[in-house]
Amino acid sequence: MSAALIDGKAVAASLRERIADDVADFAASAGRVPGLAVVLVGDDAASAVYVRNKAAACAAAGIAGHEHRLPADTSEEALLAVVLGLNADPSVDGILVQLPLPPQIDASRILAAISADKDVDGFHATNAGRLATGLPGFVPCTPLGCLHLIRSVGPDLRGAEAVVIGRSNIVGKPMAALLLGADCTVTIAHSRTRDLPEVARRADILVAAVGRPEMVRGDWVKPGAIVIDVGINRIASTPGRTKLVGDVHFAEASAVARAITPVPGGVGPMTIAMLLANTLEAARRHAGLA
Ligand SMILES: Nc1nc(=O)c2c([nH]1)NC[C@@H]1CN(c3ccc(C(=O)N[C@@H](CCC(=O)O)C(=O)O)cc3)C=[N+]21
Ligand SMILES: [Mg+2]
Repeated sequence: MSAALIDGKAVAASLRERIADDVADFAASAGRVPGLAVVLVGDDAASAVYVRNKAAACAAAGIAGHEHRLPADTSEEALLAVVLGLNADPSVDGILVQLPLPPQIDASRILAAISADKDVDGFHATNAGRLATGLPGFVPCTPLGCLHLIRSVGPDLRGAEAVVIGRSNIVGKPMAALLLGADCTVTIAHSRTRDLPEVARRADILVAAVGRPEMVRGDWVKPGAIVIDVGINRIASTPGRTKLVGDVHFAEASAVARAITPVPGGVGPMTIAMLLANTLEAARRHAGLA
């Protein structure tokens, strides 16, 4: 391996310490702590783990976590009522409705109902539009965390060739908008892109967010590139066991790249750190301290 390891866990830990300090300063000025409501519908095991991690991270940062667990058969109207209640609750600065939602619920209707000024996930169309047009708003946590990691190894992004593989509203599109905002030349590639390896090989900064285990091979990576792996795929390893791998074939890519994020310990911990940062920012705005 020749690439430097981008230690997302360590970067996230130091960010979280700074956020905890800033939360304490906020509480001293505002006379209250920031509040984050996390809504989980159903009992998907992986979602339950993320929600627990978010609750622990809030507690460590001094943010009040309000957890709402609803049964898997919750109706869209009932979930909507919960969201509207949180919109109206002044102790709640940020609202996160854990995705995916069960099939009887139209996720886009729920996301549209979250007050844009409490949308710390940055999934509301108003915040997506603000990001697309360069206005201040909430930026989705995963791409925001990726940008931090990229800047930690390559602070000057002007004119760099960036290729984002994946076009989701949650990662690919906002990631491209952030890189464009940093003056990169940005390509969004996806499952219909012709000759994906060739396109990927152009990248000085390669972000993989497709959800396909180890799809990006070593010969897709330009020598010296920065590689950011957003994928979190649980695959079978030795009989009866599973392991987490990214969307990048780590062993191959790390022989070619200049710097690369691991899975786990790369982008995932940054997502949670950015959620705390967005929640603090929401609280500052609500308190008139932004
Ligand atoms: N409304 C909403 N907002 C989200 O931000 C959201 C969501 N729904 N649904 C699910 C995905 C997934 N997600 C992760 C957050 C942290 C890790 C994380 O910390 N991962 C660790 C550990 C992974 C593990 O051990 O399972 C790591 O990569 O090192 C992973 C995944 C947030 N999501
Ligand atoms: Mg201080």
